[in-house]
Amino acid sequence: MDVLKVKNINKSYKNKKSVLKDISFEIKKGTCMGLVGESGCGKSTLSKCILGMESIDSGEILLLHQPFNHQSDKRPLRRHIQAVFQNPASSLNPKLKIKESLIDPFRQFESQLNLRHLNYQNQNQFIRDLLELVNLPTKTAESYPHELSGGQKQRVAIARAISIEPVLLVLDEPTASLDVFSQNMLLTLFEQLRKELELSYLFISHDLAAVHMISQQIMVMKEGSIVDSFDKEDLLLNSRNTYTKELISVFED
Ligand SMILES: Nc1ncnc2c1ncn2[C@@H]1O[C@H](COP(=O)(O)OP(=O)(O)OP(=O)(O)O)[C@@H](O)[C@H]1O
Repeated sequence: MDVLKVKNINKSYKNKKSVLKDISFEIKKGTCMGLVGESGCGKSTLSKCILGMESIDSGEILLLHQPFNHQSDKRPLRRHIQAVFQNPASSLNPKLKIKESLIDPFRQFESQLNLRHLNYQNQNQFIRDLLELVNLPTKTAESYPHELSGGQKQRVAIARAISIEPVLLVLDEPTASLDVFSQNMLLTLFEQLRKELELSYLFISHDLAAVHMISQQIMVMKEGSIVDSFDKEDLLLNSRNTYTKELISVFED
């Protein structure tokens, strides 16, 4: 079953040339779709359109087979799509303890939730379970964001995003601000959570190696167009687009 279907979308910003050009793809339940491309090619614009944060000029975005875009009423579907961005500090309120940030999405969507993997009995236990899922110690609950490292903050942001069991997580350069060691730990965590919670991801990065590590399918974007898309196993086939081959040569260096 596809959780997200993007059909022929186009987008331009005011007074600008086309930023997204006839983009189409699907993401199947429980899989990771990687999107790779150089800076400025339109990756973040695409993620914002999918999250309903930016309008599209034409085309269609379907989340769980229902229209989901800037103009549609997003409330009934909002809990099914969550995001983790590059800068974890921006998604955590500096004045709130981690436990308060963690429980916030659950409280917001409580009446619509029918959790299948997580189990809510009481707030303290729920927070402990979430922290354990992202491999953080229980005592993290009492900390403030400034007391945590970048990698720890990103784990909290991930715990927040998965706390309401969305079907799709948009991961927009989630490891870009971290050192290589923390990056690898997070990629492993994403892989583990995808399997445990049957999550689907759109994983956006300029780093082909990271995309290749956790994606089942990969799309390559250049100047607003998807120029290549393939199964992970087919990355090194000779039939790859010339631009993909250029990215691979950087990846192999
Ligand atoms: N709010 C905006 N208004 C006008 N132009 C924008 C806006 N946001 C992005 N752009 C332009 O759209 C193009 C695509 O930008 P976008 O941020 O989507 O690329 P990206 O691939 O995510 O880049 P990066 O990897 O550097 O984040 C760029 O030319 C950028 O200058």
